[in-house]
Amino acid sequence: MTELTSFIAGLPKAELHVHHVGSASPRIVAELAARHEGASPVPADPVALADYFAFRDFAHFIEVYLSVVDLIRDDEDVRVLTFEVARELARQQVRYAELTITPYSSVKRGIPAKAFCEAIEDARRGAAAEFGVDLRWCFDIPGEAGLAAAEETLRIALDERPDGLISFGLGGPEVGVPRPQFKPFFDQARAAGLRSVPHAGETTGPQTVWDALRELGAERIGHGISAAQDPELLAYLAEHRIPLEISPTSNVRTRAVGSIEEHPLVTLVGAGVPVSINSDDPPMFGTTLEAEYAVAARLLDLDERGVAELAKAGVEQSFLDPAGKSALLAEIDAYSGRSA
Ligand SMILES: O=c1[nH]cnc2c1ncn2[C@@H]1O[C@H](CO)[C@@H](O)[C@H]1O
Repeated sequence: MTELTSFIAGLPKAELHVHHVGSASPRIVAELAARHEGASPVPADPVALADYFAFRDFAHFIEVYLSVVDLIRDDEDVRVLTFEVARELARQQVRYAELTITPYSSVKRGIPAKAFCEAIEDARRGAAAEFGVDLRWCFDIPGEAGLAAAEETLRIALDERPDGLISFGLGGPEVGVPRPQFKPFFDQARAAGLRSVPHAGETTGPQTVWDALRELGAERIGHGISAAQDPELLAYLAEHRIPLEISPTSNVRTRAVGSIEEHPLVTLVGAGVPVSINSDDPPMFGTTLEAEYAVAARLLDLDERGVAELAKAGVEQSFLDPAGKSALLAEIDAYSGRSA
């Protein structure tokens, strides 16, 4: 381990963009597969699983993602998955995480919404007590499932309203899934006090990011990397302080970006756009949050101080309450002061 990687490992962090099912480690995938009978294309063996997680393109990634979603059959699976994801976050010194959860996919597969929400809330309480990690939920619409999914996701969010729910999102493919059609659902979610955090500009151009801002009232953008192609958009994001949730390895693994060297992070930061560093679907992309910080440090040529600033930016851009933010920012300062 280099000095910087060990600094990153100990650094208290916030994680703002990480998907629930996409965080299932090989051990959890094997455990889920073993819990139920039935054929699944998802291999339980870690080496075969790594091969299974080699994606030809974004559409293939979504197909594989949904095959892992299929492994989650009942509320106990949801409880185990969520609690184990929290364990891994805590191991990486994540103190606060906004986990993107897709209740629609599980409800459609037969888990009642109420039982689903109780399971994630049980895990949230357990994770706080056992690991000291504070979890919040972003309920996202799986874009490929269209307006029916939007309606159902909104209904679950508003009817169940689990304590940890803070935001409303939109994931999945962007090609053929225009953002503006989801405006009425985001309007209602925002009117009910949920924050707006759609994915946009991951696999399509800057117009999708404009749509997310103008039509969906986006307060942060998932990925948003194609903003780098539009100077006017970069200026807008910088001026209005709209952060982008960046996950460099994800973008390479889904082939949204050709290589890490071609990742637009440097352009985005150079334009003054606020960014946070996140892991997205870490085991599927063969990464961790720590590894993403190391990649960002390399791309942006950061030292310990710069990495600590990046961690603080994540906290500031989060939807944590002011007291929680101050405490976590102070913890980062204390850590980086000690390590300097
Ligand atoms: O990087 C990503 N971009 C978009 N959606 C993603 C990503 N990672 C996981 N999902 C998930 O894909 C599912 C199907 O729409 C959703 O559950 C979404 O949360």
